[in-house]
Amino acid sequence: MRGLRGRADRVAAPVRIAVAVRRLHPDAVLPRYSTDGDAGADLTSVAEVTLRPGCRALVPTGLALSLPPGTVGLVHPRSGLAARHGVTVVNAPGTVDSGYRGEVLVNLVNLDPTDEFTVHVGDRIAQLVVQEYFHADFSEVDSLPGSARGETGHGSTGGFGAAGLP
Ligand SMILES: O=c1ccn([C@H]2C[C@H](O)[C@@H](COP(=O)(O)OP(=O)(O)OP(=O)(O)O)O2)c(=O)[nH]1
Repeated sequence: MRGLRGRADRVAAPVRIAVAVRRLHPDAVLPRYSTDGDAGADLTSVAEVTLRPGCRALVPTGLALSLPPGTVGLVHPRSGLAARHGVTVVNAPGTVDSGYRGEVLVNLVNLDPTDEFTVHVGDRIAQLVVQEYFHADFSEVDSLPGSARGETGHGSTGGFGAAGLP
């Protein structure tokens, strides 16, 4: 808990951490925050890829990273691409493990029902959010502590039809 309180103390500015980046392709662009307040650093394509409606592709960034132990890179969609073209990340958010040394790939899908979409070299296709994470020590128990929510979920607080759900 001490660590969590420490984080609350430093909300005014993001913590800066060094991340080594290897360029695997001459057109690769290092991840970049567009403005100071951005959580995600833009990831850029090194390939031209055309996505037909409903199709997906692993789009290369030409970059390999060494994220510090205890951190993870999460590959999030760009809202502009999603809103304007229906193009998003299939496995959002993609997980780039700190131990991963391969090329960061973005699994883009074109959800537009009619229009194809072409990614060009240098296009910003996704954003990488670097976060800390915990490792849980999972231990089996016979019963769990009580909570306000209990076992309810899947729309139990209302707002959507619950037909067919427990
Ligand atoms: O959007 C993504 C998601 C993952 N990766 C890379 C980094 C990550 O560390 C590795 C494995 O990802 P993940 O653990 O999600 O894949 P998996 O399907 O569980 O494969 P594995 O069995 O290799 O863990 O693939 C990417 O380049 N982009």
